Formats: sequence, structure tokens, C-alpha cells
Amino acid sequence: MPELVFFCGTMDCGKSTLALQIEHNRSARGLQGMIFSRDDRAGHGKLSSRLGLVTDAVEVEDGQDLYAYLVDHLSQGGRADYVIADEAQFLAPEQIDQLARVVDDLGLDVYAFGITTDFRSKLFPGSQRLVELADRVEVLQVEALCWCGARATHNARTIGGVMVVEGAQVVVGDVTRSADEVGYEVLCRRHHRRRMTAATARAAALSPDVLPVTSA
Ligand SMILES: Nc1ncnc2c1ncn2[C@@H]1O[C@H](COP(=O)(O)OP(=O)(O)O)[C@@H](O)[C@H]1O
Ligand SMILES: Cc1cn([C@H]2C[C@H](O)[C@@H](COP(=O)(O)O)O2)c(=O)[nH]c1=O
Repeated sequence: MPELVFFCGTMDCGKSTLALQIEHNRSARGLQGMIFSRDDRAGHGKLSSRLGLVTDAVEVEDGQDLYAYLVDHLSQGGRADYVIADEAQFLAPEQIDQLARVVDDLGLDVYAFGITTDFRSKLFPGSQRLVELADRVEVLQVEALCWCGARATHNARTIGGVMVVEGAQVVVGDVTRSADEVGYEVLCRRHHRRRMTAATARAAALSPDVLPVTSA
């Protein structure tokens, strides 16, 4: 039975790498995928991983009907044996419904990849719809780690290393920190709640205001 599968996790946990591996293994067996992406850091019409691999993708636009796009493609003699949708958190809920229809009416497997929650730990609308509709939700097994060593479960947005909680839901960016730019950092829930990033934890540890704790 064809399936809609949602592979999810924090930023930087290997989702795009897995998407590229699924694509590679299927194309090595002569299958052809339809690859969708939206707002990938590598640019328009790309699906890229931090491991350096990148492939071309169809850039999903606002209001685009993904089911109709596939029907057009197939009826014009194009081929699609399965579908990959990366950065699926950026898709509109209606586009997720269209992907579910691709599974049910066109009989194609659809593999969607994305982060579930934003920097305020709220569900992205596209991810919410995926959780509602997917046949399977798979949490990636390669765990990203918080600076404290615990499993990272949340995405923080930072400016100059300091966590911010105001701003637009969508701001394309990366986990590599640079001085004043908007960046991201993955944290465990405890440190996300306390808004404690690697930089602020380091600053607190060095602060003369923080008295060393002596054990009894
Ligand atoms: N230099 C490296 N050597 C080995 N693995 C790396 C390296 N750089 C990144 N990675 C792996 O790539 C993962 C990020 O992959 P990526 O597919 O870009 O993540 P996502 O799409 O989930 O944001 C990291 O969690 C890490 O496991
Ligand atoms: C938390 C959060 C993230 N984003 C953006 C930042 C990146 O461009 C992507 C996630 O990509 P990745 O391959 O999973 O690292 O999402 C955002 O726009 N808003 C947020 O709250």
C-alpha cells in the first residue's frame, strides 16, 4: 500500500540527508522521484544536506496545487514513481492534503521531511497537517544534541547567540552561529524553557555574579 510518511525531528538531525538517501536508493533501481522543496538554504529549486549533497527540486510556490502538478506531469508523459517533499513544514495545510491525495488517488508513496515546531515550540501548520494525515510519523534516530549533552527536542532562534521569542514564524537560516545574524540552535526542552543557549550558558558560567556552588 502506498503511504504518506512524515520524517520529522529538530533542525540539523539529518532529514535532508535521509531524503537524498531515499532518492539515491530508488533512482539506483531505475525509479524516478518527483522532488519538491521550499526555501532550502542552498537556494531556489534545491534540496540540500549539510553533508554537502544537493539535488534539484521543484520549488513549491504559494497556492500551488501539488496534486494537479503531478497529474499534469504524468498526463504529459512525465514519470513519477514516488514523491519527496523536503522542508515540508513550509507547505500550506492544503498542500499536505494534496500530497495525501497523491498517495490515495495516484498510488504513489510520498515521503515528507520537516521540523515539527518553530522557535516558539508551536507546530508549523504544514507539520500539524502532516501529523494529522500521515500513515506513519517517523522521528529521526540520529539525535541532535543540546549543548548540555541531552537530546535536543526544540529549535531556538538566536541573535548573536541569544534566544529570541518574537518574530515571524518563517526565517530561513542555519544552526551555524555568526555574530549578529539570525541563527538557530537546537536545545533540550529544559534549556529551551529557560532560554539558555550555549552562548548564554557560557557567559553565565564566566560571570563573577555567579557564585561557585560548593557541595555539602
Ligand atoms: N562534517 C560532518 N561529518 C559528519 N556528519 C555531519 C557533518 N556535518 C553534518 N553532519 C551530519 O549531518 C546532519 C545534518 O544533516 P541535514 O540533512 O542537513 O539535517 P536536517 O535536514 O535535519 O536539518 C547532522 O546532524 C550530522 O549528523
Ligand atoms: C525553528 C525554525 C526554523 N525555520 C527555518 C530555518 C531553516 O531554514 C528551516 C529548517 O531547516 P533544516 O533543514 O531542518 O535545518 O526552517 C523557520 O523558518 N522558523 C523556525 O521557527
